[in-house]
Amino acid sequence: MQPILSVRGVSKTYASGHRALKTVDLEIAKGEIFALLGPNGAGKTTLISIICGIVTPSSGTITVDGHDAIAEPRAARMKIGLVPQELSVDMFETVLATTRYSRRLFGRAGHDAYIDEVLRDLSLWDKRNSKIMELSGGMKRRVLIAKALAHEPDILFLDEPTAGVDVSLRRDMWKLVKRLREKGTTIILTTHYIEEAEEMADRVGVINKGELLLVEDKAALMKKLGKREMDIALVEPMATIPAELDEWHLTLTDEGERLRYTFDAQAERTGIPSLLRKLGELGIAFKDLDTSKSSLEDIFVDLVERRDEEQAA
Ligand SMILES: Nc1ncnc2c1ncn2[C@@H]1O[C@H](COP(=O)(O)OP(=O)(O)OP(=O)(O)O)[C@@H](O)[C@H]1O
Repeated sequence: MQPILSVRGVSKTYASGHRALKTVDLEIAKGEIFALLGPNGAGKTTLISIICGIVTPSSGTITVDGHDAIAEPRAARMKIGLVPQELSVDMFETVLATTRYSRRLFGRAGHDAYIDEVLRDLSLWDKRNSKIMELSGGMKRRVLIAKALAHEPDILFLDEPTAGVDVSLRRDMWKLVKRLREKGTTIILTTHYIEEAEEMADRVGVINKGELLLVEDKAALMKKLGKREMDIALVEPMATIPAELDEWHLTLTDEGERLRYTFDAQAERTGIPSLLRKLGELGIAFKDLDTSKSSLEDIFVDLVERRDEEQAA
């Protein structure tokens, strides 16, 4: 993988003494969509702010397309467009003027044709002479993206792009992000929404309490999503699983009250009929069967809880 962005050993302790980021290592490939998924306060904005040169890290290095973000902050920042969470625009300006202004801030010359293209791509062209305060919430978000793209960055950061946005707008935003990627922009987004990571990302990173718990291809995560669990509620609790059941790799839960079987829902043979037959042969009676699908949400909750338990131990 040829990384366009490398984050190595980056940590952050704020002046308050709060350790917002433990040691984070992350590489982003050119042209990918990477979703950083985590609950409130996980450290997502802190990490983005460090990469964008807004917050100074306590340790570590960041390289943006070959430029060291600390030694060459301007060159590194030039490669990056940042769409912040908060609306930070002059409400009395027009869409066109504010986007051009963002371009000039980076010392880029006019090149109106590029700005026009960005506004067209974002469906803002018809509104180019409207004042920002006259726009709907969704359109205002598009203006933030236009401003972030105005200086022709290679990497676009979207901090919670759809927080507080309704479902149809969220889908619009997803389409738009995919279109930007088709044009060659590398996209890193933060989100609380697992559905959003599932829908958009090529890879997903899960962050909690300043720690990057997992970075995985979405396809690999989806494979885990294909796993299903069947819980068998037993009439009589069981102390150990009989050897005759070894081939199903069962686990005992609820202090022996339940047997859990994990199977691949997409497989031709799930192994369920043979398992139930074997239970009958062994005289193991059960009162209920319950199947559930493990989702990215389960994986996420499981990861976060496991890590919390480890830390408490
Ligand atoms: N300037 C600051 N000084 C002290 N603590 C801070 C500062 N900025 C953020 N924090 C703390 O660092 C932690 C991580 O915050 P951060 O904003 O990076 O999280 P986040 O994952 O982006 O959360 P959210 O999803 O709510 O935006 C939080 O506990 C936050 O209160």
